[in-house]
Amino acid sequence: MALYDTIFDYFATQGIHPSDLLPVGGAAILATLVYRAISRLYFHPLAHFPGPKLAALTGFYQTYYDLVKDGETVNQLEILHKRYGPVVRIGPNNLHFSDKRAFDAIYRDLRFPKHAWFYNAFSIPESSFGSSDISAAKHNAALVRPFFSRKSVLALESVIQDVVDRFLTVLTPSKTNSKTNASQTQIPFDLHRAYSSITMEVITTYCFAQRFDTVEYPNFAYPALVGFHEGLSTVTLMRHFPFIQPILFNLPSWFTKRVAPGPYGRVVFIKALDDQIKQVLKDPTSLDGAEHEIVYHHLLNPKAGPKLTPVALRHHAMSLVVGGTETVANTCVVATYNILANPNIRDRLRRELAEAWPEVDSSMPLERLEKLPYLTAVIKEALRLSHGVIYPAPRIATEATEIGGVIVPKDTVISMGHTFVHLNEESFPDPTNFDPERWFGENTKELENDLVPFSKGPRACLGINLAWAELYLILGNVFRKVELELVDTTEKDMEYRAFFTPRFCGTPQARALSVQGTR
Ligand code: HEM
Repeated sequence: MALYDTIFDYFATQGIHPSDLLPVGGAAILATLVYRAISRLYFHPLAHFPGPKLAALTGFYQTYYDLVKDGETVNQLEILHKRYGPVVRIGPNNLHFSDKRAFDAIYRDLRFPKHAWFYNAFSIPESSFGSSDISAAKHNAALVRPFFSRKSVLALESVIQDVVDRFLTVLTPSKTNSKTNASQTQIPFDLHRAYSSITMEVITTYCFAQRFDTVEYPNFAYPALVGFHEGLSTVTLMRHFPFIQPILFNLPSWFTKRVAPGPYGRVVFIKALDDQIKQVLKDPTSLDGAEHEIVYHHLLNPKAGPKLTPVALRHHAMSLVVGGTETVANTCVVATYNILANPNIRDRLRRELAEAWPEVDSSMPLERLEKLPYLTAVIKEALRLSHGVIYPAPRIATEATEIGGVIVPKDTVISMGHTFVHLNEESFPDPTNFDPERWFGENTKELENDLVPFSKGPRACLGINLAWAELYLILGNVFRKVELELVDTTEKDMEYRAFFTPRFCGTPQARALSVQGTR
């Protein structure tokens, strides 16, 4: 205040009113903008890279496609690569690549951290997913990795199978008692919601031994699930306008409850996770009574290093729920749509399952499902066409380096979306066609190298073993035991927008005509 008064007094003694300074201020701002524009266009280390001038001038180019065009970014990137070639400047300091060889160079390199600006919007910086700092990320990942090893997943296979069984029971008319259950009258249900209710319940029972009864929730619309799904676009908004983050997180819960039931459901869900965290911190021996090993056995293991704070534990918990729900569910939706839309694929899959699993009432272990070649090919194809994470995940080139045949200057933000690998015509002819046969050719090993839904390198998916197990158990059980048909669903509904994970443009729906072999 004192400084302001002094300046104000000085101008007053000179006979200058503050409003007289407005043109000068305006001119200074304009000059700065012009200077910045010229330097970005002509003198920036990326000035010689091709791309739209507007993208070179301002990050709002991406904001426009993310927000105003509602997740059209990846489609726009395709257009840009067709126009400008395999390396495009998509922001003042950002390069995007489309040559599949660039993917390994970007994501396998141990030197390149995640871009904090992008990942901070998820508000879980103390988890392995959210950490940008390389050594923090390494430490955080090491804490949870053993819990998602193949051995751990096999040890907890029954946890996944149990959720799948509960889902099948819900689809079985005679076995349900919920008033609003979709299957009682065989009315159509939302495939994405149904599958995400399974995948969320798998994560919460596997990681925390906590049941939220998402699969039993009417119409599979468990509020937190809806909240997380709606939250995908909020994350994008918070990324471009980070000042919104503290405002949204500090809204009183009565207000959220009233105006936004989805986000409120999320708040209630997080509170349940927090309560468990409080409990295990207050009394670590309570872990001894857990139904099975849970993630806090690993996170609170005294040998793992300094004790984690409640906030860090919450970030870990959230990252697992967020990382493991949409991704597996989307893959199941893509698989289900394409299997049902192609009777040849559906019949061949059902034949393979029936031959390997003649007694439908008996259980089928994961390790036997994994040996079924056609089911495996169907899952690979579904992973390829659901992409995992669809938004190009940005990394920072901390040193000048060669990528895709060009030298990328130090500190450039580099990325390459999975669609550019998965829809590459050289690897996958007729790339948008769902064709499990392509996984039986002689070049399968090469093709597997081009299947990158889990990304690659040091920041690749930590939940890959759990994800594969879920996909085998969910799709194996559903297509052995349930006769499904699509309802009012076309390819148009399966188009998607890029909100980190893909978000379908329509609402793919199905109806269960019959269910057998439920317990
Ligand atoms: C089909 C299923 C899945 C797909 C396609 C998938 C894909 C991915 C991808 C692409 C990344 C890297 C993201 C980035 O670079 O920003 C990732 C990271 C991660 N995923 Fe998954 N995911 C799947 C399932 C799961 C499951 C079930 C879990 C639960 C444990 C999980 C937990 C994580 C975690 C914790 C990370 C962060 C790894 C790190 O940076 O340290 N994911 N996932």
